[in-house]
Amino acid sequence: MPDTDKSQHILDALYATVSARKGADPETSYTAKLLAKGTPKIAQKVGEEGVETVIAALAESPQKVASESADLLYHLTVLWADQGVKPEDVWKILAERQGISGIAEKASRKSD
Ligand SMILES: N=c1c2ncn([C@@H]3O[C@H](COP(=O)(O)OP(=O)(O)OP(=O)(O)O)[C@@H](O)[C@H]3O)c2ncn1[C@@H]1O[C@H](COP(=O)(O)O)[C@@H](O)[C@H]1O
Repeated sequence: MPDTDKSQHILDALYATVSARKGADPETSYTAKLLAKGTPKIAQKVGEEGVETVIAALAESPQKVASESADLLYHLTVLWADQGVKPEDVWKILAERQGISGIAEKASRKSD
């Protein structure tokens, strides 16, 4: 399996877990707590993690960039769950931009 498929699988699995936290107990789940705070807070976290990723690139290390990127991607999946955006919606756009029609069609079928 190509690495891109593996990465997609990890984000798909993370999104499924994050989505399942909607309405869960905020006392036992950071994700449930963040989702309960609503869009402004979730969007703010995405912005903060993006800035932290930039700072890591400009002033820290590749390892820190990787760690901050993981935080950013996690918070992005929380924003997708909040907004009703499915990962397939994003994969489809990326695949179309790359001219990968097979992947775009597969993503389109999954999101129907
Ligand atoms: N991948 C992540 C993940 N990445 C980062 N974080 C959390 O994101 C938070 C970011 O830290 P910050 O210091 O920026 O934020 P904070 O000060 O704790 O909180 P704020 O007041 O700023 O909101 C930390 O609490 C991290 O633990 C994550 N929390 C959960 N997950 C995954 O989400 C899924 C659901 O987990 P629960 O949240 O435990 O339900 C599981 O698969 C987890 O592995």
